[in-house]
Amino acid sequence: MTISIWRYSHLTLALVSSLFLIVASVTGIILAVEPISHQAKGYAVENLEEVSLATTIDALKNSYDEVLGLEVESSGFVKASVLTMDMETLDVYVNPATGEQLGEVEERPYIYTFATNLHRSLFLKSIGRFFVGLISLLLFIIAVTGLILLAKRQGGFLKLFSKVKKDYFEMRYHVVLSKWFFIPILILALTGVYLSAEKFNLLPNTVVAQQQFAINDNAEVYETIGDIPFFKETILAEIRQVEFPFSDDPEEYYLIALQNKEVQVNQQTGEIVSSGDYPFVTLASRLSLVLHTGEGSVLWSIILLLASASILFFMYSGFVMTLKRRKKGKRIATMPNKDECEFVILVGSESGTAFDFGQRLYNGLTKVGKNVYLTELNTYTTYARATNIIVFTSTYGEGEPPTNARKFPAIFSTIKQPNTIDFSVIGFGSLDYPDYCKFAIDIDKQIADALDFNRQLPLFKINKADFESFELWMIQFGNQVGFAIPIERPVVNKKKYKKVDFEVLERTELNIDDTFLLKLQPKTNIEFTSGDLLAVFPNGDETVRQYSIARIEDDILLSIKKHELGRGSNFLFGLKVGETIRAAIDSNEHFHLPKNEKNVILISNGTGIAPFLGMISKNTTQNISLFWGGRKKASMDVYNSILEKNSLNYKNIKIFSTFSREGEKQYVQDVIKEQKDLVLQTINTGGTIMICGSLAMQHDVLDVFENMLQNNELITFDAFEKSDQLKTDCY
Ligand SMILES: Cc1cc2nc3c(=O)[nH]c(=O)nc-3n(C[C@H](O)[C@H](O)[C@H](O)COP(=O)(O)O)c2cc1C
Repeated sequence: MTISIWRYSHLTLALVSSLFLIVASVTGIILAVEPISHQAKGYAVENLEEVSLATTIDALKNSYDEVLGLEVESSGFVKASVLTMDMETLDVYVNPATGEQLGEVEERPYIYTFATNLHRSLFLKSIGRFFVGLISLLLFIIAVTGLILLAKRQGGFLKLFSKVKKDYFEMRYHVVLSKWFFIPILILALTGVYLSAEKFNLLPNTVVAQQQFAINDNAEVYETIGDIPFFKETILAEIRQVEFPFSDDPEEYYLIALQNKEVQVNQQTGEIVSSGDYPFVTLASRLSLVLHTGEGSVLWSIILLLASASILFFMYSGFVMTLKRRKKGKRIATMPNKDECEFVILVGSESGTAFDFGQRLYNGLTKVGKNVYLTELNTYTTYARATNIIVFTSTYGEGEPPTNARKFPAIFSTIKQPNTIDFSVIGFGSLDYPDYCKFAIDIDKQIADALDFNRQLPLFKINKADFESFELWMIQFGNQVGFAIPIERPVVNKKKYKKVDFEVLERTELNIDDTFLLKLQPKTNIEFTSGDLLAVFPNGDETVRQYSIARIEDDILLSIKKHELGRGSNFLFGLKVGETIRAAIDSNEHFHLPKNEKNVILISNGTGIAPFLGMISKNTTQNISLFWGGRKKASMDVYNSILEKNSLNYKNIKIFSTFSREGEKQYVQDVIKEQKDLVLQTINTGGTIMICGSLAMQHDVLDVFENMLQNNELITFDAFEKSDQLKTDCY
């Protein structure tokens, strides 16, 4: 079944039952506190296995005028109903070995009685009980559909407990908490249904059938209870309740409820007069009650408390997730006639990301006066005037299509377009999943194999909705169609930065590539390392530009390319030595030099070398090979003092530089190809590869790695790309 059927069932049931679930969860939290505070009184008897019933009866009879009954609670407390010298009945907790009173049984606090009534019946008697039972059943179904969604998200039931993919707070903790609390919630729901069914007499009869035994007239009569074998041999751990005989008359028996049966015992001979086993339903009811209330176990009560609280969080986070999904999936109100449009955008999107990107392309093309038709992949049909079809689709599960694309592969082969059409496919996915953009790959192949289609661009994959990658594709697409397409950037929530003062220590002149170095010294004691980012605010407002940091001793070195209209680069280039600026460190942990890795390869082009200048200046003993690509030899001059100092002084640091406009005219990926052995050895021994610079360079380098690893036995390219061995920070 498709993911959205599970999602809609999960969501609809949650919505229908939400009010009741809120009441049940809040009262559940309150009620879970009761067993915890009860246990905290500290009357629990540790050694119930070592105290015989005879000892307790004896001790109670010696301590009180009359004893009416005895109960061993699942909390381990022993409660006795006694008659005091003033002829008053009193319920007390006792030490079963000595009869000593530990405390009086107090009246149940009103808050718990109130919460119990609300929790069980919403103060609506039978109707309320019915609703509560129904809501428990819905909670059970919500938990099961949630589990199926969780399994789909994690890539199968076997991977339920594997690491949770990173996402926004509500989504991430909806998943994390559902992993932790799925079982307790399922138990709460099932026992809730069971207890309601019991109240409505929907379960089989639970009367204990007593079997009477023949009375042995010759049975030995004992003087004291302590001599009677039955009472000597029965330990308190086996007992639930004891009703004492009213008088010494041998016809009056002890009525004893054991864990699994009820017996009547002669008070003088200890003979069992009758016995009846509890039916299975009674035992199941008792277990349900204990599991549902947490009675007798502090640990289980805490788990139930957290599980009830987690239901409230699930409702909140589920609501936020739905809102986000809806917001992303807002449809375009008026769509032109499909047969009048030259551009057709086909979208396969489950949670709105691919749709959002498709809509941006739609808006951009419409803005430049093109007739554009946007629709779901499932509604694919003929388009009389179409010259371009662009497919935006995500992937789910194990390469499954999103719901609104699932019919496409079958429909596609049945439709013949009136004209030959250029096509491009963009896949939306996440590298956290094994089948990265699999559905887009399949569609791309299917369309490419069709006779009435011409490939316009190779399949383009976008990881985690990365907008910069999309912009890169837009440039290529603009080149193909021959005009620029304005694309609106999504609004991103602004981050709060902790700004501090930095003094300008040094600024070089521009080199032949308009690149310069800027050395800054923090005026306060702050933590930072190479690979972190410096957030600069060139307009004096919250508009931010970020630059990769090299930490050289205690200073920050930035390598910046000055763009003619670049606000950030012009602002920084305009700074004078001795001047102070306010900026902030933006920690970029995923791009720090790993401390314990023996072999590291650093790959960069242009100003992407910045963090690596700091990494090689750390006096590390790690084997570091730095690859750098620039335009000309002179491009490297600004970095030479740092590069030479380290490569000449330290044998463990090797530098490979390459120039695209001079000498052999090579790009950095060409030198990497030449150093295949070094690269393979580093990858195969678990070493780290870090890439910093342009995205285009990153793609070319990854293509080289993909080739190199084709027949590699130790690690495949796919596994390497997803592993922590590869760290990238490209733009
Ligand atoms: C349950 C679930 C399963 C996913 N499975 C895959 C997958 O197998 N391959 C993949 O590349 N991405 C997978 N993703 C990531 C989505 O494809 C990615 O987030 C995409 O941007 C969503 O686009 P949409 O909102 O348009 O559906 C999965 C995401 C979720 C929530």
